[in-house]
Amino acid sequence: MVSVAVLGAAGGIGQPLLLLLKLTPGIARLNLYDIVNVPGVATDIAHINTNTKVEYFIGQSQLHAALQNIDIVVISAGIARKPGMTRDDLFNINASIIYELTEAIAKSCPQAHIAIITNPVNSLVPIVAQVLGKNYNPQRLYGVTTLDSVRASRFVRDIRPQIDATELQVPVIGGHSGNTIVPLLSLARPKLDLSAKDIEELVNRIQYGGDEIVKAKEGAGSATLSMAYAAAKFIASLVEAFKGISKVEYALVPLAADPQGAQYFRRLGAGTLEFFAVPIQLGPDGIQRIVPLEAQPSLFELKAIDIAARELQDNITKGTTYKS
Ligand SMILES: NC(=O)C1=CN([C@@H]2O[C@H](COP(=O)(O)OP(=O)(O)OC[C@H]3O[C@@H](n4cnc5c(N)ncnc54)[C@H](O)[C@@H]3O)[C@@H](O)[C@H]2O)C=CC1
Ligand SMILES: O=C([O-])CC(=O)C(=O)O
Repeated sequence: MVSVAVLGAAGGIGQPLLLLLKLTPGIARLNLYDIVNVPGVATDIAHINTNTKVEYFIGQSQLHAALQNIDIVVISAGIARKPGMTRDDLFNINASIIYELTEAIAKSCPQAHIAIITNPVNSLVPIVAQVLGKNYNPQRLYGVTTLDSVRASRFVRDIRPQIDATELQVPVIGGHSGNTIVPLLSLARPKLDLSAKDIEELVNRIQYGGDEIVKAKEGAGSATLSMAYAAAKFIASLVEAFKGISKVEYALVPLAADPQGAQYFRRLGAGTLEFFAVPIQLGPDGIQRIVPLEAQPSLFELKAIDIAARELQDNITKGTTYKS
């Protein structure tokens, strides 16, 4: 049975994510950590009659206690976008939060799997890798990009209502912001029959799906419910993988997790990047394998990968050169 800590538990993502994790089989313990409001959220969630034990921890003085004997740490702590902001505009505040939380993880549960939801994911995952130092295990670090493929399959259904959105798999690689998000519609399964115009419009909508929500929420934040769904899906796969039921998910991961598997994506356009969103086969120890694509992407997609890689390099450098 698995123990999960959610840092940022009382937030817009934290709350619905906890609801879904409380319903996820295989999670024995949920530790909720935040700097505000967490007692109420925890007490509420704890009344749901599944067997998962819920405990809360509030404020920095309880952070180490929150991380004791934890297998998976999910981080959604930090600020969210308002209209007119890019994810990169969140960097200064969120980088310092992630830095501090990772220092605590390195001391209290250095072997834990770490899933980063907080934006900008492209820059914060590299910060976590740096701060972990000698405890860094590239097979156990994930930037959560699941929402991009969740959106991709739903947006396809918006223009092809005969397709079952829950069955459609669209690979999305690269990173998690604007141009760095590279949906590979040509490799969707089942296969799609889309015009060049459909593809261009869908790719743009997937790349800027986050902005659609930020705009609609008019200053009250960004994706929370769809994000909670996406993160719960990713964590459920990880929990299954711990039991030996191998799962493939997409995440922004250190390519060092599987240097051999990474070669395929380096040739495809990731070049010398240290982090890239790729399909990962999850196993009991985390990333077992970086899985090559089923076929060569289209020319349009290969160009998008090149554009993504350039922008991603800047985002990664911003993270690796960050000092708190
Ligand atoms: N990876 C992805 O696909 C997505 C990422 N996000 C990102 O997730 C993050 C969280 O979003 P929301 O939950 O909507 O924000 P929110 O503002 O509703 O919640 C954030 C929570 O973090 C807590 N917090 C702040 N500083 C903390 C600290 N030092 N330690 C512990 N907790 C702390 C706050 O008290 C708050 O409860 C944002 O950075 C957002 O951009 C949002 C949607 C999708
Ligand atoms: O757009 C945002 O700021 C939140 C996010 O990452 C997303 O919804 O994909």
